[in-house]
Amino acid sequence: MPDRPDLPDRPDTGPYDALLLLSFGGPEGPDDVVPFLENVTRGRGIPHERLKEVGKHYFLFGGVSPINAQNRELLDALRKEFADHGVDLPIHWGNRNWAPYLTDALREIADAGHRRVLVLATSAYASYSGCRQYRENLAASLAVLAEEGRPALRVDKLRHYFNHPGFVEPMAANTLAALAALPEEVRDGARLAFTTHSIPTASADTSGPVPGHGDGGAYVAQHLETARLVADRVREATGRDRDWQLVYQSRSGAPHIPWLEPDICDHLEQQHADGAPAVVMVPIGFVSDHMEVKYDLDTEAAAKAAELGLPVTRAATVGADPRFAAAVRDLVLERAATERGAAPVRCALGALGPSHDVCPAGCCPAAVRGRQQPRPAAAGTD
Ligand SMILES: CC1=C(CCC(=O)O)c2cc3nc(cc4[nH]c(cc5[nH]c(cc1n2)c(C)c5CCC(=O)O)c(CCC(=O)O)c4C)C(CCC(=O)O)=C3C
Ligand SMILES: [Fe+2]
Repeated sequence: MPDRPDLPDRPDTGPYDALLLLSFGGPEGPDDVVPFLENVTRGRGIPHERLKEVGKHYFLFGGVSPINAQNRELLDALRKEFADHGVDLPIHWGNRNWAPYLTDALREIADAGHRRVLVLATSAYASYSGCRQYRENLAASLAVLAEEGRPALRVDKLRHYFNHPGFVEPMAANTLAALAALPEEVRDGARLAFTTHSIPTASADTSGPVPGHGDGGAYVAQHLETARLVADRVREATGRDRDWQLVYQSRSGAPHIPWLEPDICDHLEQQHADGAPAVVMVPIGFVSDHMEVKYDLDTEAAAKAAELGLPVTRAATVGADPRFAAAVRDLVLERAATERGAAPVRCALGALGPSHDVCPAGCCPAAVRGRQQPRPAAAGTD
């Protein structure tokens, strides 16, 4: 993230009195795996076979997902970044699917006397899973607190940061490092495969604000933008124009439902057949090197590449990179200033511009599941 000399030291974070890191959560031991998967898939119609298969991925790593440790590192980096710049805002942490749970985090926040909370979700893009589902989780947890008679919290969510320089620049640096890790003779011709979580095409098409709904929706448009921004930086740094493509991973759900394609493994086969000397996998869809990265890319896709004899490396995600921590500080101060009625600088690279602060009505709807009523969502217009 570029220096922001315009950001004051000891800055005003009002009206907010807490930041909440909101994430997915993951198992921390073998006994956690099945209950974790039950939490993730409750009411989502994922085939039993797929669940057994995904359970195996976790057991291959001792039943431990790296995601919670990575979020603890991110918390440390954020607290250091805030302390170094006089940002006096406590940071709490809660997850959708595993301890520490979101409801407990919100209880902690309320009991500490905080009332206005800003939320950082560990997803940089618009989608039901990465945005509205977290807003639904917030609404459900706030309802529990209200039932318990706790004072009301007001919750806002930080805007999508896929095109923030503090997300793009470390991703580009990590891509250059992954290129450098390839054997020298294949480096110059290596292609870039930007990867993200596949989602049903019906969810992608309706992702983002309603007027932007279209083929692939905001989900695909935002990922293409991040991919292009990273590819531009890699071209500038290496002086070589190389082929790149956005591809998908971690598909679940029933086979007859269309999900975003191509899958990374099919893409590697295609690249090999096409004569690509090497491929760098760049997981722009994720904020840390959690299980979807460690298994789906480093284990499954890496095995496919080995079978093909195709050299591959994988770029690290932003994780707890200080540039990403600085981006969060920037986004927090920006939003606080906006809420106070100021017009702060809103950092964004590329052509899409800074994303909306408040999700408009109809943004990233849940897939229609029978006659089910839409679930209440917090931190947005509906
Ligand atoms: C867009 C998106 C992100 C990125 C944005 C964000 O980060 O939020 C993401 C992240 C993650 N997904 C994760 C794990 C899982 N996702 C599943 C299932 C699903 N993901 C979906 C989408 C996404 N998922 C969807 C549409 C489903 C189908 C069921 C449903 O509609 O909900 C399942 C069920 C089994 C299966 O894989 O089929 C698991 C275990 C973990 C934790 C990894 C760890 O433990 O380290 C993380 C960070
Ligand atoms: Fe997922």
